[in-house]
Amino acid sequence: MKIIRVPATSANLGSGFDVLGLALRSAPSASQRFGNFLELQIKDLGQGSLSSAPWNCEIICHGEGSELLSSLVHENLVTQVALYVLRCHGKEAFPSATTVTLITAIPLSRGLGSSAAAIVAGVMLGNEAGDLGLSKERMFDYCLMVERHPDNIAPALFGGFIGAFMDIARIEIPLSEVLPKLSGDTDTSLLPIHKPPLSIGCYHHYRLNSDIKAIIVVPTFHSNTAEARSQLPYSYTREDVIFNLQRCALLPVLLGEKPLRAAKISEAMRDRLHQPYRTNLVPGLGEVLLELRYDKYPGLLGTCLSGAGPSVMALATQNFETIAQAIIMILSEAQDVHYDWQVLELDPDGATCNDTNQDFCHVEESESRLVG
Ligand SMILES: Nc1ncnc2c1ncn2[C@@H]1O[C@H](COP(=O)(O)OP(=O)(O)O)[C@@H](O)[C@H]1O
Ligand SMILES: N[C@@H](CCOP(=O)(O)O)C(=O)O
Repeated sequence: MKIIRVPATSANLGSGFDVLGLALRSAPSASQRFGNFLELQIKDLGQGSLSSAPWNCEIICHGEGSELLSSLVHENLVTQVALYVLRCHGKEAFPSATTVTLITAIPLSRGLGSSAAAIVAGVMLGNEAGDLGLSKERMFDYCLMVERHPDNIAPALFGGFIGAFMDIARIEIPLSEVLPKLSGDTDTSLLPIHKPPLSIGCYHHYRLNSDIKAIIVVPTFHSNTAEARSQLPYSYTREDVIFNLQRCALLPVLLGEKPLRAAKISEAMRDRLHQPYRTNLVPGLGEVLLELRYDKYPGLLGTCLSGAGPSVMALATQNFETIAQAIIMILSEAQDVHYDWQVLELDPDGATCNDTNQDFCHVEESESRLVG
């Protein structure tokens, strides 16, 4: 059996809209209230008997929000992406009798990169199923053909604190052509295939001061990234663009310094390109950004929306519980829903794929491992 694991991510960090992202994992000894990685357990790649399942693959979904995910191979994002990768290599199906157990532990549609994790996992699954031997660099190209946000994809795949951009190759090819809508009996061999050009993405790992932890506050409600992007204007004033560029250029350097300069970091995380337009989707966000000031909370470096929201992230070096509770208090006053929080740290490894001799983890065991 093989196990693919992909971490949660938090994109943007305020001013780094569509550029910066962190891969996240549980901090030791921090209590775990929600999961922070996606796991695929893959059985019988090519060793099973002939399968009657469409594309030779069965998918079983478990974990938080799994009832929202399709168990049909041609509809589930992970297997759709894997099929895309296989088709790019002349293979129209999985090896016979492949079973994929998918454990979603990253809260869905909360700004923690669940879709990026699904895409990265799908590319790795295609790589394993087709025995393709793709490097992570090449997998990055495949991921970017499906997802236009390198700020989530790059940290999910490579781990760490990353800045990334992509060229326009993917943007010119609509997603509907990369991942065409399939039905159970579509003859995929008749469909066009858009293999990614080489090196369509570029990324850089920054150093993150190891004292920095991410406090993530997650509300119960969902916010779809596409909808959160539709709130954004098509054009911006020169002042607003300059405001973000200046801060985004310095933020990665400031976050790697020792000692950390909280005043500068908190200023460098300020944003005018996306957060102001998303406050209506996250009641209380505006107040959090104004009131959670580094000079009121020792250890606090800055606050921002995590990805497209609705989760909120604070970067801090101490006082995690106080800071989390202060954020929750403000958000709850604006909207009376439940908020979970936890302290995460940088995941340096990103996506991994390992062989294991163990048979399937029992899902209950696995889930309790994930959600604590
Ligand atoms: N493990 C998964 N398997 C299949 N699809 C997934 C998985 N995780 C996320 N997705 C897809 O991604 C969508 C959420 O993506 P999005 O709105 O971008 O939110 P997020 O901020 O969590 O990435 C889900 O509704 C689902 O369609
Ligand atoms: N830069 C993107 C990031 C979306 O992240 P997600 O985790 O919410 O999918 C954006 O801000 O739209």
